Amino acid sequence: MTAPAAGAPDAAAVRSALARVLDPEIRRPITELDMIRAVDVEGATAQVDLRLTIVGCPAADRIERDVRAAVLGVPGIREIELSVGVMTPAERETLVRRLRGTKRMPFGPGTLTRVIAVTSGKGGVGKSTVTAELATALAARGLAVGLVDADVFGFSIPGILGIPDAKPTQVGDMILPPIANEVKVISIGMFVDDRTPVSWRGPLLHRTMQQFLTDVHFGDLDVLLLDLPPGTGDVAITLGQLLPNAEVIVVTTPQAAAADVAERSGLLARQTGQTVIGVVENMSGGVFGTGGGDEVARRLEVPLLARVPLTGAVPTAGDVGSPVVLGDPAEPAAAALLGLADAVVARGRGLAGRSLL
Ligand SMILES: Nc1ncnc2c1ncn2[C@@H]1O[C@H](COP(=O)(O)OP(=O)(O)OP(=O)(O)O)[C@@H](O)[C@H]1O
Repeated sequence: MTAPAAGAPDAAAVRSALARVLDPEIRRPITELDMIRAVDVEGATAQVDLRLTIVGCPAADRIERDVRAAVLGVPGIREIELSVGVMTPAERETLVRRLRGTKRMPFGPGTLTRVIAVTSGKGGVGKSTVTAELATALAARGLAVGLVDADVFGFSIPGILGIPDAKPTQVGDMILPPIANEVKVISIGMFVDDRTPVSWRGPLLHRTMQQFLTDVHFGDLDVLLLDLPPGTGDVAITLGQLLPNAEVIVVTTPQAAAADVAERSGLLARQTGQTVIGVVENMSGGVFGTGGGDEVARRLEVPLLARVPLTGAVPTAGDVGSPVVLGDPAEPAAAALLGLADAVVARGRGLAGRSLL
């Protein structure tokens, strides 16, 4: 390499431009991920040696494009010679170890992430919808949000968020969650073929949940939301054990019968040490009337956080994978769900300074 003339671009300038290119899945600068093996500058030409994490990396095109744009944006650089390779297994191993850190269970007691599990007494009350909408609304407020679809019997989250066919990228044994509306999402639905109903029993469910919470690389999150299966089954108990620090939101419909089973889900959460922070009455108004949410909130002695009306906008949004909270904020369900996000954020502020252990 020849010494650059005064004012001419050098490798350091190119590197600092590359430090602004993020890996779209890991969301960290590619320079930090050791994806840049070498940078050289000859006159107005930059030679960059890029190493992708895996062969057939789905984000390869985007990374390449971003690298080219960043390098050509350096004053004085007019050309880029980009060679693209793949990390060796040893390099990948080092990266995975570094990203993971030493923590085995990043979301257990002591975590700085707020963990919020959403539960319901029975299926079909709109729990997955409320969870996906809440995640999207919190991410839209600038929070780093992860969502674990733990509803093993009805994994509907990817569809509601518009990524029905997304698959996580695997780097070594680390799993990178797909991202929808700025929410990092992982679902059992992403690991089974042809959407066969999952009939796993306790131990396998326990291991799967543990793996979701440890092997999925969510990075630093402000909030991790969990969509639990309805009722008081194995997954709820497992997550109660793994995440006694979790806060819990109970979703119910306005009917009295739904209120009974919803209360039971809240009580189970409480038995495992989790904190029930409130109730959401969904599908409020219309044929169902109102009142179930107030009743559950009264029995659990927690606030009613939101009353989400029954509207056509919600199923339509779910079908096209575009949450209502990103549409017209005056639409009644959107307004209620945005209000729910506000209530959740406000409660978080109230917890500032609490002991995290
Ligand atoms: N507020 C609402 N107004 C109208 N339809 C709604 C509302 N909330 C949810 N729905 C619709 O109800 C159906 C069930 O919702 P969802 O899948 O979220 O329920 P769930 O409680 O998660 O069910 P399961 O636990 O069985 O997966 C969906 O078609 C959804 O679009």
